[in-house]
Amino acid sequence: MTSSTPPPLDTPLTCEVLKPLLDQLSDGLTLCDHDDGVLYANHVALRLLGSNVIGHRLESQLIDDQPGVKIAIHTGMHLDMRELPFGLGMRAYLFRDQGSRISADQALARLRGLVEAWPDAVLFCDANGLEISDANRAARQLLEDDHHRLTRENLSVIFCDKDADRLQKFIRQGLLSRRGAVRREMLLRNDVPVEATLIRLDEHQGQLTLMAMLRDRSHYLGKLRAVEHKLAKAQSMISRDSLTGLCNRHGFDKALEEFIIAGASGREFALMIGDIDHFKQINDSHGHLVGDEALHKIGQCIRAQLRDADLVARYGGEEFCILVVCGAAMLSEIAERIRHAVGDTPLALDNGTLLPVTLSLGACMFEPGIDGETLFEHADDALYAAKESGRNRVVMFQSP
Ligand SMILES: Nc1nc2c(ncn2[C@@H]2O[C@H](COP(=O)(O)OP(=O)(O)OP(=O)(O)O)[C@@H](O)[C@H]2O)c(=O)[nH]1
Repeated sequence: MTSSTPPPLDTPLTCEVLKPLLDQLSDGLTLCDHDDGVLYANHVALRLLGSNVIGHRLESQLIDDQPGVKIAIHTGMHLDMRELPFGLGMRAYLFRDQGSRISADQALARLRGLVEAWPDAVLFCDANGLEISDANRAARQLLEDDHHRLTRENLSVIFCDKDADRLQKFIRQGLLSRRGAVRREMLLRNDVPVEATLIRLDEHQGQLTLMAMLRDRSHYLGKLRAVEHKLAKAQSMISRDSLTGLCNRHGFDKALEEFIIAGASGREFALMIGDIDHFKQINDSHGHLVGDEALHKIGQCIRAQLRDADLVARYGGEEFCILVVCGAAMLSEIAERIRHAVGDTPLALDNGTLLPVTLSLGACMFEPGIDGETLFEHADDALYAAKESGRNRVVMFQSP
């Protein structure tokens, strides 16, 4: 390298051969004099360093960042800077934008690859006509689109149309939303439940795009249903008597509260308490297991005399509480039906024995204004009277 004045760059050689060549470079290149005054900068260098770099000393255009990396004062870009051997009494410097190591095309290709491989379904559509322009692999799988018919379909037809108003509202909100995404639980046309997210993408060349992301929720909902099922089972076990399969005392107390609320709104119902007569003798003569079997069979027999809306509970021991939806005129008839069903035919035990049993019942109509405890006391008083007056009978509570 010589310290003499470098040849001007507008000689025929540099104009006709060197400059066009240097302008083809994808990196920025500057040619400087021995004092690093910029004599020439190719197109890329002008973009990276700023258009007025020629005539200035390079060091006045750059500040140090890390070793080998400079920041261009005018453009703020972070640049890799390298000196090249050049000759002709000049110094050559190569600049490369740190942030643009991949081209826009490469970036787009990467983005497309990412969307295609994304585990959630992604669809793009034109925001005006809602025509789908692109759908990734997960979208084609989720919507069972083996023949690539999804593109050109309308976005709204991929959803189940049971609730068209809700769907239209959702899409409208997606189009209007300027602050990120709108999200709803939706059902697809093939009945797959999804969490749908709509994102309005910025206008590109005057065109507004709507992006829909669909996350399959069937797995999640399946698990949720299994948990709900287990919970319901556990709940029912809490309220059920294991010996008879009927409601237990806990279940009865809850049901009574509900009957009282319905009664206050005008629903007629009654409470009966049935108690097996001389049950102790059954246990004593046949054993506890036979006693258990008898309790189970009597419980089923009582249940069979009633409708679905009625409730039978084993309240404790050999005592059954029965909530019957009926008016006063029917109460006695229903109570007698139960008494006859239990007492008229001996119980056929599993060991072949025929076991005669009878049932005493006390019954009381619900009257608006009385609470569950009072209703229970009244029915219990009537039961006591049935036992006292000889058993195997029905006694109606009479208000004093
Ligand atoms: N096998 C069996 N017996 C039970 C169960 N719960 C309570 N008992 C029995 O039921 C009997 C109830 O006897 P008591 O209260 O004297 O009444 P009862 O013999 O039916 O006489 P009355 O009700 O006056 O007609 C007792 O012997 C209890 O042990 C049970 O789950 N299984």
